[in-house]
Amino acid sequence: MTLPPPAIRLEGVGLDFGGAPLLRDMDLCIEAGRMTVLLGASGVGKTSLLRMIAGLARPGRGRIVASDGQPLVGRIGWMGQQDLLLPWADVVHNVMLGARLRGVRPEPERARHLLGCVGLADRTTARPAALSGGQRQRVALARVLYEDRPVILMDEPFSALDSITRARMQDLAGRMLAGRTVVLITHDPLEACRLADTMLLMAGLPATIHPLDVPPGPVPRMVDDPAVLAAQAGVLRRMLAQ
Ligand SMILES: Nc1ncnc2c1ncn2[C@@H]1O[C@H](COP(=O)(O)OP(=O)(O)OP(=O)(O)O)[C@@H](O)[C@H]1O
Repeated sequence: MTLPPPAIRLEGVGLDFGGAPLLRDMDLCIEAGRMTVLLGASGVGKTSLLRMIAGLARPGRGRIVASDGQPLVGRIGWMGQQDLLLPWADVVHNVMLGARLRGVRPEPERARHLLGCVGLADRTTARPAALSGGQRQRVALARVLYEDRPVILMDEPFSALDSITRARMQDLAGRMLAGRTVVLITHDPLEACRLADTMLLMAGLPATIHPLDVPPGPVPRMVDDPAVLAAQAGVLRRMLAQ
């Protein structure tokens, strides 16, 4: 990373679909170098918000800017529910895909190092079809880390995984993404309470943002931490009350 991770400011952001406002006059500051977790009912607009931050969609009104005044373009990594690995490329070449697409010299040693960090040192020559869902998501995480972007946007990246693999991925992501500006969308209150420095609930139409209490302690928090479990129950209550 060349510049330190920026905060991201949404200023008066509005978005309409089919003539109805999904977001209206939304102001929000996403903290620099911290993990912000976004929760909310299906269809409230979480992915639309993330896509606008990523520059994949334009706000109908308002603007989204980095706190350092520099463009966000080229500083964002994306990780979604689908790993989008190329089936014909082996694991190490999937990790270096971005370099290949940009015409930049790939760095296989760095890719292998990152695969070691995510626990796949012995699978570098495997094809995606030979991997489990959890292993594939670890490759996707290594690919995001290879890109070394200061801002990482994650749209339900672990939701398709079984609960044990999901807990392991949360540990890994919490450790490996520390210090970056991360926005994570999840429907899982436990995941939110384990990973969030800041927790936000998106609700209503047009949607508004409500901060939620975060349990104490550094990320990733333990799955059986009583404060995490109590916060999880509180988050679920808030979501049920929406
Ligand atoms: N390109 C589009 N054109 C029209 N409507 C859209 C478009 N993208 C999203 N929508 C609508 O906007 C609303 C919010 O969608 P969005 O995917 O942002 O919600 P979400 O909170 O991420 O939902 P989920 O949790 O189910 O993924 C939905 O009603 C959806 O149908």
